[in-house]
Amino acid sequence: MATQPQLSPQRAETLALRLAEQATAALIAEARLTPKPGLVDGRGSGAHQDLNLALMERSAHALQPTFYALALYSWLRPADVALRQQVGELGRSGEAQMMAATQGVNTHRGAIWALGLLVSGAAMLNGKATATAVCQAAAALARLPDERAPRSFSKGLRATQRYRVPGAREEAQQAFPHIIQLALPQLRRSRAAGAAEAEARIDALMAIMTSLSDTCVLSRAGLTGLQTMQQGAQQVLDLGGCATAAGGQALARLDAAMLKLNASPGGAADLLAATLFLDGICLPTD
Ligand SMILES: CC(C)(COP(=O)(O)OP(=O)(O)OC[C@H]1O[C@@H](n2cnc3c(N)ncnc32)[C@H](O)[C@@H]1O)[C@@H](O)C(=O)NCCC(=O)NCCS
Ligand SMILES: Nc1ncnc2c1ncn2[C@@H]1O[C@H](COP(=O)(O)OP(=O)(O)OP(=O)(O)O)[C@@H](O)[C@H]1O
Repeated sequence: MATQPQLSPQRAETLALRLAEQATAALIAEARLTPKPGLVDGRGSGAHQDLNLALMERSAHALQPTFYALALYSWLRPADVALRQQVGELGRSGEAQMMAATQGVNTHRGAIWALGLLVSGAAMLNGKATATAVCQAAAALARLPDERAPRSFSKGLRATQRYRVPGAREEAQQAFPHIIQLALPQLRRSRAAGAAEAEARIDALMAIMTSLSDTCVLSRAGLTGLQTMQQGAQQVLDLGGCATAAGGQALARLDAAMLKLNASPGGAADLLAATLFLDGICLPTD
């Protein structure tokens, strides 16, 4: 009798393990990438009082079982309300594991949301898809209602209402435009122009920062903070990216300006981690 190796449970476990390892690796690569304006990096805590690199790395490792479970449950499943609810439960349990690992500090809430949905999207497509297809599968899930989600207050929600801008939910529901239209193309352009890998990744972060309405920045530094972030990041790219002398100087100015405003682009950092994840796992045809 003919066997179907592609549909075996073993294939699901192997895929889930790979996706979970890559998601955790992407979080660690994002955290270590240096220098990032306002964010935790290899130099220190940026604009944060309660975060540091060791804590970010501990949190990333604590999330690997959550990513594994998300991939396993989502394998070859269609985007429907049942899967949405299961993914929501797993995401919330991941948040609880993060909080336990960090003694109550929010290291990765936004990252669990973005990467969790993308891990699910990749598993729904059996791990063989383009970045655009994975983002669309993730978006189909993010658009579905999760009736079991608690209606709780959050800083992100308050910022989206006060400033009438899209936040983390909308970015996912719109199939991650900042990754597909800005970060991945910039990563590839900077690599092709001869930038070192770390420089190309910083340029990809800049590309996200030119346009994201990052609710972390809005909550801490209002519209002034957001404008400083967007214009400063655009300047780095206009000067040829951080690999050029002038681009590197603009990056240092942006870092100083963000620290002065106590602003940290945590949402942009989440989307950079998600970009690195997709860059590592997806078929390279878009
Ligand atoms: C959607 C989430 C992120 C809550 O978002 P909300 O805007 O209400 O609040 P909160 O301030 O707690 O977190 C927002 C975080 O998103 C990131 N972020 C900020 N702005 C943006 C943006 N424009 N785009 C993307 N991410 C952003 C930042 O890291 C920020 O800290 C999430 O915590 C959630 O509701 N999870 C529910 C569990 C679930 O369904 N999970 C499924 C996938 S695992
Ligand atoms: N390298 C990084 N440095 C800082 N934040 C990051 C980094 N990478 C991702 N983030 C994201 O930034 C968010 C943390 O932001 P923030 O500290 O503003 O949250 P908060 O605890 O809700 O607010 P606050 O610290 O203002 O009380 C996390 O959800 C995380 O996903």
